[in-house]
Amino acid sequence: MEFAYREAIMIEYYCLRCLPIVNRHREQEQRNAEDVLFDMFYNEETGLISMGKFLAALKTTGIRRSDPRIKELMENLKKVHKLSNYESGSSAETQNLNRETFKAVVAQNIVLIAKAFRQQFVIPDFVGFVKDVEDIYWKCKSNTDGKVADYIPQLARYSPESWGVSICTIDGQRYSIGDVDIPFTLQSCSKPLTYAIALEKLGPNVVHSYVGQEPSGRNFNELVLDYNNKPHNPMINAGAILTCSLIHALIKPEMTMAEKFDYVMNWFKRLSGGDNIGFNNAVFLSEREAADRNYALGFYMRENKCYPKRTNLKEVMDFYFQCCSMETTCEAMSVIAATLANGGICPTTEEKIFRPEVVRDVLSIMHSCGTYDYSGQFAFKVGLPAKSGVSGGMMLVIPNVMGIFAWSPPLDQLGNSVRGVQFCEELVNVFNFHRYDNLKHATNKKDPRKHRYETKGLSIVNLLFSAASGDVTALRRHRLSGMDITLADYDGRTALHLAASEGHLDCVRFLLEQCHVPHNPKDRWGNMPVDEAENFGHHNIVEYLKEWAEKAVNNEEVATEAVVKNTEADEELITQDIKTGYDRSATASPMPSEASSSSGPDDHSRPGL
Ligand SMILES: NC(=O)CC[C@H](N)C(=O)O
Repeated sequence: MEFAYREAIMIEYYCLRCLPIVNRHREQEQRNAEDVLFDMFYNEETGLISMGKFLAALKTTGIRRSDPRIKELMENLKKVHKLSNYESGSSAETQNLNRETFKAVVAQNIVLIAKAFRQQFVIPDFVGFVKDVEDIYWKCKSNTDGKVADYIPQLARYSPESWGVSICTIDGQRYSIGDVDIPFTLQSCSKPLTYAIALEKLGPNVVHSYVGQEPSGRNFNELVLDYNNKPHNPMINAGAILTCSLIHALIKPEMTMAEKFDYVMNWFKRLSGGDNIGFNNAVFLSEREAADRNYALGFYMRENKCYPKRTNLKEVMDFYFQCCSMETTCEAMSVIAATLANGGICPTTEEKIFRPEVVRDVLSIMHSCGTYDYSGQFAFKVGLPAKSGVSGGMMLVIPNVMGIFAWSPPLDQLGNSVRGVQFCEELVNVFNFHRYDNLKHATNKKDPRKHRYETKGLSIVNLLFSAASGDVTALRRHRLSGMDITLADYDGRTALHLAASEGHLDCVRFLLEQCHVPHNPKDRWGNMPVDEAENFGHHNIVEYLKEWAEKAVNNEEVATEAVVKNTEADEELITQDIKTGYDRSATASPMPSEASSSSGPDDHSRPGL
């Protein structure tokens, strides 16, 4: 009850405070987002915008020209280029456009583009983030440990030098470095995907009546079942063969083998946003030839009645080898990983592929069983769901943030890509991506994400609320948590303003004596705390503040006017308000002046109110 009341007051306080700002925003922003973008990039001399420059700036936010979400923009550019017979030398993507043409060209994709330039993606400073990733990439490249798998000749032929990393965030920001276009077979990285299909279609109860959820603590192809006579989990060979039998016998029993192959490949393609998923027939044939252990597992499970009725084991085994032999690239796999990071919705196509509950289950098993016998250590050191494969792939999912795929063929003793594991470990040393990194207090790691509910925004509301209601204990807590007590809201109102105007002498004293906040900040109307106390008739506070000011002058401690900090987080709340009841004109808040500015993660651009 108390909480609801307090929330209500906070909301009312904020709404009242924000209302004029929101209105002003709307009045001032009759110009739409397209105009603001044009103003950001156009050349004052020619009055034209260089599309080359514009697209380059868009790329710094992580949006590529090939992104399906800006397909219309790219097509419009081609149309305009064709129609206007542009001067030779300029291509569709480098032509210069006037304001009206530019607006027409970008209009269909303006929501995404505006989001990009307002730094509203999950990784706002994408340039800064990928710079660190690049450093980690080069560090891992020099690691020459490990041995390329050679149980079949097609894998043995891969170069130990190959090393690529691709990233796709849940907002579809893309980055790739190294050998990201060389095709390789999925191998065990197909296991979480077939498991997800089974979960999506059958639900966890059915699936887990056939396969467990425990790490086996044994080799990935160990001839062993759990105490229920089930394979331990879907990430090891026995469990994956069993998952294939579920798709085969329970989900699509009526399909021919060829149709089942197409069925699974189609899922993989959709997960990758329509990217190129191929099939390597030579690998498939070799896998089938060199599969004594896998056949042994298959028969052992049949002996133990692990499969659903009507299972054709020979077909199931072929189906399993086919799934392992699907061919892909780092690039495509990073989108698949991002789809898992995004609760089953592909970030580039925005197609819903799996239900969020399915993805949660898949990630849970990846977390505990995804890297063979290294799973326990990986969960400890990296603290993120991952899946490795014998071809050198390492799929890493940072839930609600991004998917990463690292590929390098040399494997360690346990069968994980040496560079892949190193990359994951280095990554969480730099960024606070480990599941149990504390996001609020751990300061030794970088946090590149934008948090949807920025704690800073809420804490200033809390801080001001505490001061206004005379809660010294709460103020003390804010101070203990390391918060900047001099923070001001959009109107330049500080905790001291509010404590003074509400007549809370104990708060005023605490703020000045313990927190050493400046005694004379001016709000946007030029009022200082002492003026507030005077206006509201709190004479004891007026007296105290005047004495303090005299002392301050005498001590020459505070000579200059305090600097009032308008927090960006404050503005962010306002921007969120504006965006409620979203429409084109409502999205039209101003853009940062520099699209490519690589500010820090907390340094969100100020809307130019
Ligand atoms: N570790 C793996 O990637 C295993 C896949 C491999 N094709 C096998 O079944 O043996």
